[in-house]
Amino acid sequence: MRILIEPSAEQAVSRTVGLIAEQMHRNPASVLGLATGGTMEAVYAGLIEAHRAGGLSFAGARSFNLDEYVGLSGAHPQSYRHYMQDRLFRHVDFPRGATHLPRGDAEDPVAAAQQYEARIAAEGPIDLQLLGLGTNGHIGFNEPTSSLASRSRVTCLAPSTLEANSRFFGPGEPQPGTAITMGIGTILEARRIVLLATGAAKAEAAAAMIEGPLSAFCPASALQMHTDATVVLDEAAAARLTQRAFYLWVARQDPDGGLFRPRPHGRMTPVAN
Ligand SMILES: O=P(O)(O)OC[C@H]1O[C@](O)(CO)[C@@H](O)[C@@H]1O
Repeated sequence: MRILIEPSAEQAVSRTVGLIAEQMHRNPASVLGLATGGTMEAVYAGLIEAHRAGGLSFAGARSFNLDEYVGLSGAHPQSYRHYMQDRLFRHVDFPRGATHLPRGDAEDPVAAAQQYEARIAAEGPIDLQLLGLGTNGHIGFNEPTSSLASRSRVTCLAPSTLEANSRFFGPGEPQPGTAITMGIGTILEARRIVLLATGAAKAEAAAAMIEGPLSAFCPASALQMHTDATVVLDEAAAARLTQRAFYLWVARQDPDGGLFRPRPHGRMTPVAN
């Protein structure tokens, strides 16, 4: 796990945009795994800016989003399809039909989740999976106690997630309590993972993900098992890391490249892969 701590949220976002742009330059036919949520809005604004400046194209790319609310069609303003159209897809040049999200309005959501998993298996692997972090440690809508080997499926949202996301719904507007999400096992099959978390509200979850035990109580801790996972944090989100100074030192030695995995007692060992 490579830990990159940036001084501000803006710099953490820029670093994340840079990692995605670098992936697209390296492989213009990349399969991208995309995320939603408040944190990602600035990332997508950065990608749009880079696209408009002429340095970034998605014309050869495909994408799979992490999740979608059950019961919402893509036209619903709170659906993640609508979010993605609005914040990214309609501003850049993905080919028609190349962007995928689970079908939230499917008659049979269980079957829709299985079909989504099969489609990822057929068109994948995902080259770069972008992730946000829930305040309770969730990734996608894999809430605490999700199996670390889980596949795409229907899940129930945790009360803390419903509370955190209620800000996106108007007064009296019904908020779905279930979603289709890629599983943790599905996410771990991506070739490369980039997780972005900013702000003090994410500090506890970030520390549990990076330094805590591998545990279904913190779904993001599963990233400890991935051989190419980069975690980008701002100072506020990094505030609870006991080895914060050491991660900064390691990043200074190797600002662009190698993979390092935190070990107990503050040692870092290059990962051979
Ligand atoms: O960026 P936010 O809004 O804090 O959300 C963090 C995570 O929570 C979700 O919004 C789901 O609740 C994810 O889509 C996102 O990755």
